[in-house]
Amino acid sequence: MSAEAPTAPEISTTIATSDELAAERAHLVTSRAALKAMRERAEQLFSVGDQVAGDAYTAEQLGRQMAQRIKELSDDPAVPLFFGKLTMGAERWHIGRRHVSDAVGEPLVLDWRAPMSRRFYQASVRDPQEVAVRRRFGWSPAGAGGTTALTSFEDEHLDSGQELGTDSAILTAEIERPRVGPMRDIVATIQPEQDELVRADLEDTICVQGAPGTGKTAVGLHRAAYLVYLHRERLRRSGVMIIGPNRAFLHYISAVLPALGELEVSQSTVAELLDHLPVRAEDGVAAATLKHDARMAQVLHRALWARIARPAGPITVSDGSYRWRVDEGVLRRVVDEVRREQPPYALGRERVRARVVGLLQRQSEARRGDSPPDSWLRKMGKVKAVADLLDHCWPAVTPQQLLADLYTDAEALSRAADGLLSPDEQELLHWPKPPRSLRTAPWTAADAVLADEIAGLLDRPAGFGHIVVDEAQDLSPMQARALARRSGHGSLTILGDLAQGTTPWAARDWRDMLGHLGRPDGRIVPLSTGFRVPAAVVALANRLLPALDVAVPPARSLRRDGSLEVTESADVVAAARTALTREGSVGVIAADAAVPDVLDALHAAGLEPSELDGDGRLTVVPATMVKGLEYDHVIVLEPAAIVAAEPRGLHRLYVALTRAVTSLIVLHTEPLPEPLRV
Ligand SMILES: Nc1ncnc2c1ncn2[C@@H]1O[C@H](COP(=O)(O)OP(=O)(O)OP(=O)(O)O)[C@@H](O)[C@H]1O
Repeated sequence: MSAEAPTAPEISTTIATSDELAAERAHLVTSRAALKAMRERAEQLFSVGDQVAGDAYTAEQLGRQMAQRIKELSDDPAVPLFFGKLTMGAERWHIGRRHVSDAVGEPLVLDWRAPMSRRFYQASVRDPQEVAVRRRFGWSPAGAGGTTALTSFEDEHLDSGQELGTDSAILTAEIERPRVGPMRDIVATIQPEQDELVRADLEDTICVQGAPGTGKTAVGLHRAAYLVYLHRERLRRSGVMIIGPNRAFLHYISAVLPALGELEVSQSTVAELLDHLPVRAEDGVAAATLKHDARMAQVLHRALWARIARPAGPITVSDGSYRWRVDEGVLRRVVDEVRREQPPYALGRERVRARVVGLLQRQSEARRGDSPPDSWLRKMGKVKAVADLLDHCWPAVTPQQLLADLYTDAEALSRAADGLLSPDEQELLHWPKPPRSLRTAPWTAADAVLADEIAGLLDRPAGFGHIVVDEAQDLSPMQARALARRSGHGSLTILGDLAQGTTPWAARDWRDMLGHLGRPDGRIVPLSTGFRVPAAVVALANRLLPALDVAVPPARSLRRDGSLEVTESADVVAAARTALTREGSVGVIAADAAVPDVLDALHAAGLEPSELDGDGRLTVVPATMVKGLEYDHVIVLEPAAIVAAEPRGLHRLYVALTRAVTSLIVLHTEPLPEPLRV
């Protein structure tokens, strides 16, 4: 974190005396030396470990863990080693991003996730938790050499009734600092309501509803880091997954967890996770909406289980000079029994095979008087009579095959969809002509979600210990089910804002979404303090809320400093040029179709705009890609065009208007959308 030297807050705080500041700097020097020593010890162990590890696997595991440990112990001079301090009676605890201890194991810096550190975030005058003084440190922004210096501190004497809360100058400086580059961690200034969520138990599924900029993404990422710290071994095995809306967003947040020392958390979009087929076509809105509807889960379940048929006759199997026979009635009982057990479909097929082989085995044992070897059992499982039986009564099927059959065979679809989908809806699913091959079929993105549902009926997918889902309001019921399947016995952190839902299937109610995510009792928690969007800009965006048809609590912005300008002009070049004279990043948000022209105009003016994912100061962002991102200065072009571009265009505009950290300029030549007119 870098923060400017704090200005004096209204509530009196201890003025940093030069002696005290010198003592804190000395502690920093000691801590840095101790961290270096820890790293050297780890490196030494690493080289010794090379020689003592037993087998190759253990050596590799050990090597990986040690290399990871050394990385965790690296000291980035651009990142403050500690940001806070607690005085509790005679004890002093510095709080930082990682644990540092001296040669005899005495802690010099506590990891922000350690139980003791919780008091740094939670102690208050009303509930001081034995904390007499909470100190926050101010650091200079990392300069040219990438080094940050300890410049100041700010104390709250909780023991004499002083509490700054969100009036902390250091918090204010952190919130107001210019944003360039990827998202940064907020460990130094996590607020009590956020901390409650970050430290929720691993077993807890929580769903955070928060207006734009209330720190949902930040909370989700810090919760992941917290859980990995507390349950390292367990979560290393099962894994933690962060799901975001698109690659640009994942790129934007990608630096946060590594900065917190966590390198092993995976990130993915839903589409990347459900990569079952080559997407070659696009559905119309009606077909896509239908495919994302929860009813499809029932249709697919029926279609799959309708493949199971009753055995139509006995089987006989030649085995050397013997012939074994299993009657039709017995076979029927086997199939019925397995069916009643409701295993995953593919497992059911293997169960039927194993039971039929078991019946053959019993006959062989009765005749031969001893148990056949395993190789005999394997052979019997594959003999033609058994294979034919399985292919008839429990046929193997792939997700693609089942879907293609439903899309081409109107009768099969009508049986599976009976009472669930209307004839018109069934027609929406129908392929007019059968594809030449499954590989070249006109698969759509929604088909990948359906294929995943089928894959989940065939076999249980491997799950994660914890999943963080950002922008969850945009998930369809079918996508939510895909995540539910992958969270197995684990838990979820669900982050979103119903007002920012832009997909045709966007959630209108969190309880419904929790149901689809398999956690109907998950805790729904609001976050209401906005850290990004200046109050004047929030006020403008809030005018859209009544038209968005969702019940969400309004946000309270912490930022009084920003500016808002609504101008009748199309001169994006002039607006961008002015914005670039100020400090921080500039984002130009336009309807997707207008982006090429905007880029051309800015290029022609020599302003060197970058497209999304670029690292320049000026970025042109299509409106459909801006979710979750933020820029110091935002220029929103032609709101009416953004609204007109899609059915939930007003929601999209709400997202676009809430990306600004410092200033928002709205440029328009067409009339503004009705709710924005004065
Ligand atoms: N406690 C905090 N201290 C300092 N900055 C914070 C704090 N909480 C959030 N922020 C900052 O506020 C900005 C918005 O946070 P974040 O992106 O997590 O919000 P969000 O609720 O996910 O927003 P959106 O709904 O628009 O995606 C970020 O720059 C983040 O670093």
